[in-house]
Amino acid sequence: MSALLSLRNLWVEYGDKIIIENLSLDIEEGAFVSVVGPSGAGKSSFLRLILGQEAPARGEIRLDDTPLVPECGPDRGVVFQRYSVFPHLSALRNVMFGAECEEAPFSARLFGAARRKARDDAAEMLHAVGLGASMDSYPAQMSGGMQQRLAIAQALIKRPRILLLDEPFGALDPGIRADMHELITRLWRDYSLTIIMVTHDIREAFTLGTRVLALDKRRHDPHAPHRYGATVVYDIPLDKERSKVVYHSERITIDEVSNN
Ligand SMILES: Nc1ncnc2c1ncn2[C@@H]1O[C@H](COP(=O)(O)OP(=O)(O)OP(=O)(O)O)[C@@H](O)[C@H]1O
Repeated sequence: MSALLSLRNLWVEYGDKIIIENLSLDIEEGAFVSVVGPSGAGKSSFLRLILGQEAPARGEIRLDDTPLVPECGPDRGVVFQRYSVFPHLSALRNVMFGAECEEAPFSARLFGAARRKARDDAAEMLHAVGLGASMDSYPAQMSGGMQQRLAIAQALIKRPRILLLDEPFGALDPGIRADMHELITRLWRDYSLTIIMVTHDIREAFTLGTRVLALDKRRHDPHAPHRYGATVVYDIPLDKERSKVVYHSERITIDEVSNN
């Protein structure tokens, strides 16, 4: 069986800066892939490639064995660290907006049965992310965690198969993060998602993921920092034992885990 996503010999370059260099990997359907790496390694660029927001300078991405066109499609949803919700719309309207744009691209307004269906679907999704009691609230009336739940509902309403998360919980307090971890694990299972999540938190990477990818440069030129790009330096399949070691460690590095 071929992989859901297949990345072959990818290069990302901005002008004369090489950001990602010769990256190849396959991602199976249903995986929860955590992506870690130093700041500036190209983790967000990597997500933008899969989202279709950017085309690689060289190389190929295949989705279901078909070349990925460089444009965002309904099969891929994304949630960023900072809230991407519309401040002037209620929670319900924020989630309905996706369906309205898709079905009525010029007016973004639906009527009659189509509107009722969009409203019911949005309400169901808000319940699924724990915002059933806040459908009429506006983002300014919601906590950071609630706004991230709303952003997740907005992404999931289009029923993507792949959910891309760019440090989704990075701005949240630890207690709220734990709740969000539970939520995302549940949604991953309930909606049979494939998740690719960038995080700076190694513990989060290992406790949520079924696989951890570390992006970094293999070679450095001290006189020309962008001469070489990052690639996958570690690709660690996770089992419960490995995740437990990381969960119970005060401080741990990716080198220590991969040697474990
Ligand atoms: N559109 C762009 N034009 C030029 N350079 C860019 C562009 N987008 C990103 N870069 C550069 O590419 C490099 C990688 O950026 P990217 O945001 O992908 O890294 P990152 O690993 O996600 O970083 P962080 O962990 O700090 O968020 C950085 O040096 C950044 O300045």
